[in-house]
Amino acid sequence: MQYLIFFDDGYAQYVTSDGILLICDNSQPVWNDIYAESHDFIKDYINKYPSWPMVRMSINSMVSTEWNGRWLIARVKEVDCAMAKLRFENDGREEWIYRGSPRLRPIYRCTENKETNNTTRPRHDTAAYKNRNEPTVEYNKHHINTDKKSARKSTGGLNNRNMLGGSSKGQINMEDPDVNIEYQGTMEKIKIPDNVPKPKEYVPHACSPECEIDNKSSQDLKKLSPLMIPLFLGWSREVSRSPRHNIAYRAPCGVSLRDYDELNVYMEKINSPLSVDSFCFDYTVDCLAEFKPTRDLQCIRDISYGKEKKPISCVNSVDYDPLPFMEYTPYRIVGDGVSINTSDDFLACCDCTDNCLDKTKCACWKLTEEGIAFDDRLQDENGIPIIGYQNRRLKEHIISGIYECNSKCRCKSTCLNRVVQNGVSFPLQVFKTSKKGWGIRAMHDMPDGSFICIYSGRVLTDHSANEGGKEYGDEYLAELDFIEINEKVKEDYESDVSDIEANDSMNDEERAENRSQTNDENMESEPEMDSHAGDSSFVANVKVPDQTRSVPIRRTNGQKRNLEVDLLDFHRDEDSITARTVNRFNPQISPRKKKKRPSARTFFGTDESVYIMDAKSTGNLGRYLNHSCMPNVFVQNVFVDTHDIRFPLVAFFTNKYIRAGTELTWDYHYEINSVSGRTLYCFCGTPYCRNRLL
Ligand SMILES: C[S@@+](CC[C@H](N)C(=O)[O-])C[C@H]1O[C@@H](n2cnc3c(N)ncnc32)[C@H](O)[C@@H]1O
Repeated sequence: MQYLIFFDDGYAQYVTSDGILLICDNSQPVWNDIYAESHDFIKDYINKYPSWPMVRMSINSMVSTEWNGRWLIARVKEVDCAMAKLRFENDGREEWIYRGSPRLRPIYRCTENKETNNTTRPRHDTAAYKNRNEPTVEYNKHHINTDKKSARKSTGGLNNRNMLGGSSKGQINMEDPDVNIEYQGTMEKIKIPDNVPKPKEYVPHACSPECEIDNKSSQDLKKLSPLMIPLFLGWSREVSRSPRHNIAYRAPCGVSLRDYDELNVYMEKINSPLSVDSFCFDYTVDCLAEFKPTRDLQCIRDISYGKEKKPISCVNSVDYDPLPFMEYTPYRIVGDGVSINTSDDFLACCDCTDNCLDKTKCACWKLTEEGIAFDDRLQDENGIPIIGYQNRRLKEHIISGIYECNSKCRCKSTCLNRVVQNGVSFPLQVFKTSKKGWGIRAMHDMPDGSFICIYSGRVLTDHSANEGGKEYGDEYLAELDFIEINEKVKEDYESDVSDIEANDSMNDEERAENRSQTNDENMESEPEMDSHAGDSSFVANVKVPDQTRSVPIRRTNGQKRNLEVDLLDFHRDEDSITARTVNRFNPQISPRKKKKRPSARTFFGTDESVYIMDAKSTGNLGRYLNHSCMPNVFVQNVFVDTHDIRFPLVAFFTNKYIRAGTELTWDYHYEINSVSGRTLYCFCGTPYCRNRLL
């Protein structure tokens, strides 16, 4: 029972119905009644109502907010529906602000993007960059009811109670009959065959290649999860009885290995063909679990027909629709007008003989390390920088890309810096969902940081992708925007640093002067009082900074004066006070003068543009990964067969431990409103759903 009111002088506030008065008429258009400082915001807001984005905020999170023409860091103190109370870190000033105000940088960026983006397809961002600590922006879905076309499309979509997908809390109970049928199933335990020998009783010995036993052909292991393979080869995985549930592996020769370091040394000694990613020391991961869907109305054993190392099965538990045809390719295909040089001669390489265990000596690890100079997050819990894979798993997204060892390197196939090039290692399943088309799920438990697959298809030029997209649809297009994303990261890094430096370098006196200057500026720029602004009978109970500050106020006779007032008590003061400092919804930011650096793309030719991966008619399982606002998969650019920065492989990794049966989803990072006339609602069903994909 409260209304969100935008006041004509740049403030927003909730007001209950007894504070609302009907008016006879308003100016046409109504934004003509608004002070110039907020005119554009109100106009834009009304034109787009109710589809206006808001910043999702949680207490104590930080948001870059405009104040006096500069972006400053503010901390969220309180959130009240669409309003948030922010505290500016530089001077402690507090302000209630509308969460959709363009003075919040994430909203400002949406507006910026809208102006600069002229693509005709959704940006399916394969380098997946998000500014550090940047809060997310959400859209509301309510206008489905007001938009006839959308209402028809989405009537069933709003009831998404059971669609938990891959959210972290969304480890759904697959046996719950209330869960949508496509997610229902049982968890079975794979049995280790009786003929697999148990590890020997340990007797002291020097481990050597003799310690490895070979009792199975590789064919028998093909359908298994990599975590099952050692258990089928005479290893055992033991849980300690201590409350910490430590995991240790016992090798066939009886040696017990308690962590990855011990394991890596042992594998080198026995020259094992097994790689370290067949092992997992995380107690929560059940290496023998397998998901079985409750119902399969349609079933394919392997949609890759042997082209992947592991079978990619397909089931439809929802209806009898078959999987639409697509030519399966585990590799990228070079389209017309595109040339990728994959000759060895253009690859840097290493000469390691220790499986690239020592990262400081490996030339390929160093290539990865060179790129992370702009990424100060990448440290482990001991403050040691993370450089790419850790035991063949990836725990952090590396924006500047990963350079794997390649065909020219001296290291073996079990090297710790070879992951994506080994192909799919976990058996996965394509399955029909009720609201998102086909999706992918894990059939077995997958540890945090596991490689899933790449996004392969036909590499097209920007021009042919646009032409094809218009004709055949654009939902399987992905931009190879590694160059653009990295250049943006560097630019943002520099601008973030300069904001903070500008802030920090001001001393108290300068800050005070800055504040008083602002007040003077406000006075000078304050427009003449409109007749309605002089109505002394209405003084709003505005949530404003609870500090005593010097503000220019206006008296009914129209004279400007500077008075010390407690703004919280503002509405209780004498009748004569009728107006407050004019605030603004639109930020005062003058467009940043960007340092003009030529894009690396221009070095490849004058009409070079971003290349596109199109998985519409030719592709792999990567095309079935649906979007989620709370994804359990992230995308990583990886260089294997070429170091040409225009053509990274687009690889997917899990960002958490994934239980068998869970849908795998990534965040498409589409830009909402980037394609005019297209709205796509999101049915990821997670608690942090932004409601829209496009
Ligand atoms: C790359 S495809 C994903 C595979 C697709 N579901 C299929 O059946 O082939 C992207 C399309 O899937 C659908 N989709 C993916 N995630 C979705 C979500 N969270 N909500 C609604 N639709 C989604 C949308 O139609 C989108 O254009």
